[in-house]
Amino acid sequence: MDIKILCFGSLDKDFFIKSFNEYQSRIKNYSKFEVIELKEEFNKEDENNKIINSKAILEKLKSYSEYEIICLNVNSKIISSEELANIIKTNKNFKKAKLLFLIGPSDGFSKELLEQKFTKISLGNITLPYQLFRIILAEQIYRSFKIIKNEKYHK
Ligand SMILES: C[S@@+](CC[C@H](N)C(=O)[O-])C[C@H]1O[C@@H](n2cnc3c(N)ncnc32)[C@H](O)[C@@H]1O
Repeated sequence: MDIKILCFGSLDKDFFIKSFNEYQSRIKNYSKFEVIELKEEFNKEDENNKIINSKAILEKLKSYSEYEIICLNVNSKIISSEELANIIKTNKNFKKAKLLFLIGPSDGFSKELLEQKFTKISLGNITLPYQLFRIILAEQIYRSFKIIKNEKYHK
């Protein structure tokens, strides 16, 4: 498989970097894995930020048209770890599968982006800061592979 995370900014704390690297190296036992970082634009108004940053996402996604896009959005359907594993497992060709997970900027996504035909999921009814969320998503992707392979890890 080929899994990418498209997100904003870079991890700037040593403990975030170490945690992410740990899950990244574990995921690489199961799949190609890459993080693509966009530069977040900040303006005065949240609504403008959503529009500008979401446009940057949509522009970037033009280079990844063969990927199934999974948009992580707090207010979308909350899914379990097993359901995430199922999304990964049933992704079109599985071994040749290409999946791109999208983490939004600080102000979230624009209406235009949320209207795209992406799979939209939430990992819970709490809003996590995007650096921390990147680590949690990586852990859940790793957990998904353990569930798919029926390997000991998840409880
Ligand atoms: C700081 S949050 C954005 C908060 C913004 N107010 C919103 O409502 O989307 C940054 C990004 O982290 C991701 N995120 C944070 N918590 C999440 C959760 N519980 N489920 C899914 N995605 C989450 C989303 O991709 C979100 O766009």
